Amino acid sequence: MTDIVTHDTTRLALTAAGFVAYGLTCLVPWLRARRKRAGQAGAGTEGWIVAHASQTGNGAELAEQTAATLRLAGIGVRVCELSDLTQQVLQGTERILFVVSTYGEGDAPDAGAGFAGRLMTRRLALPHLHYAVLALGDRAYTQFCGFGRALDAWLREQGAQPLFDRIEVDRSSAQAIGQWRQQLSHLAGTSDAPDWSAPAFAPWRLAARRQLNAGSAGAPVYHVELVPVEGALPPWQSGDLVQVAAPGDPERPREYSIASVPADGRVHLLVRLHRHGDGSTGVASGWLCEQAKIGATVALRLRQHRRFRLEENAARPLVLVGNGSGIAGLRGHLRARIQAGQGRNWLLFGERNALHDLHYGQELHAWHEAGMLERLDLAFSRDQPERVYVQDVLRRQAPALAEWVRQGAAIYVCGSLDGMAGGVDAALRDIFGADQVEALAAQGRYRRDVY
Ligand SMILES: Cc1cc2nc3c(=O)[nH]c(=O)nc-3n(C[C@H](O)[C@H](O)[C@H](O)COP(=O)(O)O)c2cc1C
Repeated sequence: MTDIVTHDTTRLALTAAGFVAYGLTCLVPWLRARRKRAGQAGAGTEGWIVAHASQTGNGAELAEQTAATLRLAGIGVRVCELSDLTQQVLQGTERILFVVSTYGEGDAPDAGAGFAGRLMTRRLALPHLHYAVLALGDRAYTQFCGFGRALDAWLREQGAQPLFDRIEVDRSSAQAIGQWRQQLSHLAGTSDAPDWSAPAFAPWRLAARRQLNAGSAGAPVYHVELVPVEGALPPWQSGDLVQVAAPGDPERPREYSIASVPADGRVHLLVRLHRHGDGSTGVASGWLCEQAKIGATVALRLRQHRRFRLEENAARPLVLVGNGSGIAGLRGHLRARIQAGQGRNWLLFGERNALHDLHYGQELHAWHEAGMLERLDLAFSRDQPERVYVQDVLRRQAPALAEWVRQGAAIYVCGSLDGMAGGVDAALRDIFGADQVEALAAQGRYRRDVY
């Protein structure tokens, strides 16, 4: 034992160096492990993500309210669109709450299509991920909450662990949303969740109504004007929607695109009268188009439709594509553009017959002649032996369209999902290639309000 007690300075130095080297050999892996642990903890304490995929904004609004509830409990939260989530984010985050709606036949809304195509077709290891799904849908569709269910199933297959069972919301059911809120409060350990109630319906007055397509082979289409019963006109932007609660079915409000801008002083809607097989009219459209008298009170509320607003596209050339009652949302944008003195607008519109179905035709032609609607291309499907649709015109105009897009144009599509929206999307993919179409969508330069 005494052997190591020495006064030989060289031996002492060597021994000390040995201890230091040994210490370092032990310390370095320990430091590395500590840094790694700290890194992992960092990913976890960075906070939660609330990811939404929403077409007309219900889901986006609920995602914001979800985040507000968590923040109130002191939890750091980031809100993003589902398609902004990458593999790295999924693998580096411990808690994600998904708020997703369903479109088409059980499909993802546009804001989730990228995620579905890019990630849900693959296998990823996500055992560290704890998640919950709020699925929005409508039981009237066969694939009720189809996309929310598919997302939940995929996450489970990747080993992710649900914080609680998926909650399915039928047509904005307050009960199901209440259940989600309760689960959040439980997770966040708070009982003072902020009020989630949507803005109340306000009384508006039916100020004017006229049929736009008298003599049409199709169902009657009405132009409807509304003003608030009391107070000033609330603000909105072109692209936004209204919800109308008809007296016959106040629990299931109907959504319509706003066809005017605040400078018009009124909310304009374009409503197609629905007729069922037995001859009866649709509850909401029958009431708005026929039963309600001029001066009647209409329960209405405005809804922001962020995905279809002009926003940063206000300065770009605009290609507007639509059919039928889809002209409503496009007219809102045209009125906003003309008010702003921006004339680089191209409208491609399709209906059945030129004689009866060019809604707002006089106005459109006047804008065209005044140079505020640079191009106006019309497709009347039944005016010639072969059927011609707006997507056919789009294909025929491919070189001009490519030039507009090269000049920075954004493309807005409004109207029916069946036939038109799919046909237009296929035409765009043929003209530009799928990658460019997806890039345009990712830049917010390809936006759709389709139903
Ligand atoms: C054209 C269209 C197709 C739809 N398809 C479905 C569907 O297949 N399954 C479903 O549950 N809901 C479907 N819905 C209902 C929406 O998911 C529901 O209205 C939801 O609340 C919309 O939320 P969002 O505003 O966040 O997109 C569809 C709605 C529209 C307009």
